[in-house]
Amino acid sequence: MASEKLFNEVPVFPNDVPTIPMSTISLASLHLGDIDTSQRLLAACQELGFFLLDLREDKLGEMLMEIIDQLFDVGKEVMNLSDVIKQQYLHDIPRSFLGSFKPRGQAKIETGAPDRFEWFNIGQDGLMGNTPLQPLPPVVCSKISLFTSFLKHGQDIVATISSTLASQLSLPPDTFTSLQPPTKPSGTVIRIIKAFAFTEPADEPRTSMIHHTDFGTITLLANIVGGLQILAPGGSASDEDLWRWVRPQPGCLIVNLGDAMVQWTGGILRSNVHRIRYAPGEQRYVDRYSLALLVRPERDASMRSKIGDELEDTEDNNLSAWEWEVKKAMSLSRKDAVMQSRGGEPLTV
Ligand SMILES: O=C(O)CCC(=O)C(=O)O
Ligand SMILES: [Fe+2]
Repeated sequence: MASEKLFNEVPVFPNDVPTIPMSTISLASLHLGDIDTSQRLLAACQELGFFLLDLREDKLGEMLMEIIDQLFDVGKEVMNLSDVIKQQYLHDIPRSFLGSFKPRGQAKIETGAPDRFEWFNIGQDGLMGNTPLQPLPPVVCSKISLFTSFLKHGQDIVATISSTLASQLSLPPDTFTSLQPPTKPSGTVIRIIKAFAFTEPADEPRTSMIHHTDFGTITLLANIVGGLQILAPGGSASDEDLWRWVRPQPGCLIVNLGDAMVQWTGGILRSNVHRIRYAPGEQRYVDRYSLALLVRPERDASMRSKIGDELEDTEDNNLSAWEWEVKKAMSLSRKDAVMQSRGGEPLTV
């Protein structure tokens, strides 16, 4: 996450809203192979599917924090480009995943009202040279090495988390890392999100990005302004009393697991439902920027579970990551999939 400096530039996160308690995992301790930290990591990934990763006092972590601070500045510039420029780089799903911008209001929130955010996605494949670089606005081209550094450092951290989890689950340490190498084509993206400040008196505090689980393996998220909410495990998304705020912490990334980790672990690891709400308290009056690395399996990775039902011939067990993602996206667009948290089943191996 961003350093303390960027937190001092925005209104403080209020103390009178219900927040979710989250484990803080030290990256330095993970790098040292500390047993207690590794066990706490597994517990957090089973129980909530979210944790804070403390980057401080770790060489890689400190470098990443520096890059994130710089990317927040670039991110503001990118998200405040004129609509005329953004129109030239619109994402064009399903015809192509190569575009960059999603305009405000294109998706809906739970009430059917338009969303309140824009995003900009830049694919790992172009940055790593797996495919040609997607068309990008000049301000992004001039900072391409910063995006690539964020990607590479972020992927190193994802590899550390993945191998620690595999070892804790008594699997070979490379079980998950071998299925998501950055050098192979995948849907992995860096994402900048702008959720708009509350401006119109007629507007009401509401959802900016609808509740969802992430498709992929692991998401690294840098937040400064609040607004991210997590559904209490086991709860129903329509029960407003069960939503808890995440309090962003200087020096810490918010990390969450996606559905692919649930599938590979036969439901032991958890991917939890989350959403972006208006930022709480005085924070609602500022535009909220966030930065994420959303890691997906390589396109051809097998989605066969590594634990439990690996021998079963279930449909998902026989799919490649690409086929599995298309199936999920189609079921979401048909609205026959209920958006719910997955995983968190007891470990019996
Ligand atoms: O910006 C955030 O805090 C969350 C974004 C998110 O959940 C996503 O892009 O999947
Ligand atoms: Fe998400």
